Amino acid sequence: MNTSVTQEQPQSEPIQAQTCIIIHPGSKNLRIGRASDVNPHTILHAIARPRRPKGPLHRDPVLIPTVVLSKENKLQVDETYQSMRSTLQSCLRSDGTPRPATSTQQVALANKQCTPIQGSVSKLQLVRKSDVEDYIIGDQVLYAHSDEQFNVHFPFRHGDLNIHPGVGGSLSAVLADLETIWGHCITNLLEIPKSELKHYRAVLVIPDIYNRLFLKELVGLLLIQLGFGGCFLLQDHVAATFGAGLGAACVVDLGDQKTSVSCVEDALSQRATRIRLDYGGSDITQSFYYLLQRAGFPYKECQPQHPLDGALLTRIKEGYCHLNLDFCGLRDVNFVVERPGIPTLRYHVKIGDELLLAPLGLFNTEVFALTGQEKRGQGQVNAPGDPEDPHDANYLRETSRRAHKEALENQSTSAASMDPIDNSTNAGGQGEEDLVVDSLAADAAPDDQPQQQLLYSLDQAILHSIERCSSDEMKRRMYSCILLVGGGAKFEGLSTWLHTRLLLQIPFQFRPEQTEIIVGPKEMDPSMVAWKGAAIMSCLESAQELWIRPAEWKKIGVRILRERAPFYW
Ligand SMILES: Nc1ncnc2c1ncn2[C@@H]1O[C@H](COP(=O)(O)OP(=O)(O)OP(=O)(O)O)[C@@H](O)[C@H]1O
Repeated sequence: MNTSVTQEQPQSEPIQAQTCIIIHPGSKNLRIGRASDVNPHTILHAIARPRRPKGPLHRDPVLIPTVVLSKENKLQVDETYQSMRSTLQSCLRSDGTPRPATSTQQVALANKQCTPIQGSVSKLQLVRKSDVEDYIIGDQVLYAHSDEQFNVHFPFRHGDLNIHPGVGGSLSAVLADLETIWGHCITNLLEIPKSELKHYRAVLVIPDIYNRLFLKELVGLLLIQLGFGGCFLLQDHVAATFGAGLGAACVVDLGDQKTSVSCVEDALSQRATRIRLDYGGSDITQSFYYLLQRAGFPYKECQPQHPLDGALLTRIKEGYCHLNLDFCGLRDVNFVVERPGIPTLRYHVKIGDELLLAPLGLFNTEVFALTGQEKRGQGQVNAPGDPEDPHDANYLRETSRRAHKEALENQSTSAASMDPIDNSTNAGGQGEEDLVVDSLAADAAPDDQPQQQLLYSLDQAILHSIERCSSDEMKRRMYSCILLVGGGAKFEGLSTWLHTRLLLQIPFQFRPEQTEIIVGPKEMDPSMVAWKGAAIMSCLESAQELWIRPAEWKKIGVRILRERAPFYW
């Protein structure tokens, strides 16, 4: 490789936290700020663009939409909730006394007389097409007039780029949305003019399970389109261990639309242990609404597909749902329905075990059929080849297989010993991590196919992930330290519930002296841990060799990621 560019611009110059921007994009939220900031700005990661007259319409919903269930599937969901309710009936409180459960009928009866209290006329205003020049960004998107005036795009869905066949769903359109949203935040929230970005660097927090093609495009976006003077990519789970100050942990990220698990040690996410599941906080909100409807929810006009109602249900869930068996009986829940130009409506309702049953979906994933029956888990895929990066892992795998096969043929070895798993595990020049995933892929799917997996519950996903660690010692270490991050980790009582479930299932030989489940380390908001970790890492002396400069990117292209990426490219 030609290193002349690197010599022109030494990598070792000290990095200042004020000139380093950390970007953590999510399916619902974007977190962005200077590495020196205490907290990042968090905004709705969405953009609304005025729709062309008679042009195609596309509105990504705030909440993952529900689907129409067949009779049998609906019955299955209801039976699952019924059996969860019976389990709750036999649960004890932490002081050992029986926990009184509530029934749907009890809640319906308590809310029968509930009528909302009318307040003054709301001063909220919907944003109209005539108010907007180019676009609306962030939380304002909730107020984009719903009368088909805007197209609404969330550039990330289910934890990855939101590529779809509709308008604005091509890779280039999604990248253009990201450029607009991130550029807008940098100029308006961080108050850095675009022309100054060459003096700044960016760290992009990427999903633990990533698509290499997307990463390549994202680096181009940072260095060429946005014009940063340098950047590097960091996997969210690795960033989370930095944020929590842990050398090794099984990281569980509960986001809005995905839950991901992997085992991280010494800043490396073990590839074979990565699992991403197609459910998150948004599915819990929809399940919560389903349960509320069954229990005579008095706000009958609620439409979860409407952005303002979607946001309202999300707020109620965040404020009241829990996994704490000590909270029992009917609880008072207050909320205000506010729509522009009409009087506000204040509701005082009673809700019972629905508050607990909704997040319990994390342990009974059958109920998430409500938001789609196609949900699956996914492992790290073997990426398709890239003509700009000919000596990639596929090349190494193929050439080493061929070489190995030839060697075997020369030795007239029996054909039986040439099964793909053996070949891959003998391949020279490959990282150890890749070998593990190869043998897993050989079990599950041919190379280059997404590794589809079952839709594990949260505890199962953790057990499966840790079981894929390469040594018994590592399994023991992972069972001893589980780090919960992401907004969905904020349900009160989640760590205790998970702890109880896991203790029953950890294989005897790997049982550590203590299993610690960490949520919000050092009083940190769990949804900020990865962002903070990336901020810490960006200033470390050891991270200075990771920066990629625009000149290098232009000259060497994607191949530089093999050399610099802090993960196995
Ligand atoms: N106090 C709370 N209790 C329960 N859930 C909460 C709480 N606060 C936020 N959440 C949920 O966390 C989710 C958002 O988490 P986060 O910001 O980590 O997701 P994201 O990064 O945007 O999405 P993803 O990780 O799926 O790409 C939302 O579903 C939100 O309702």
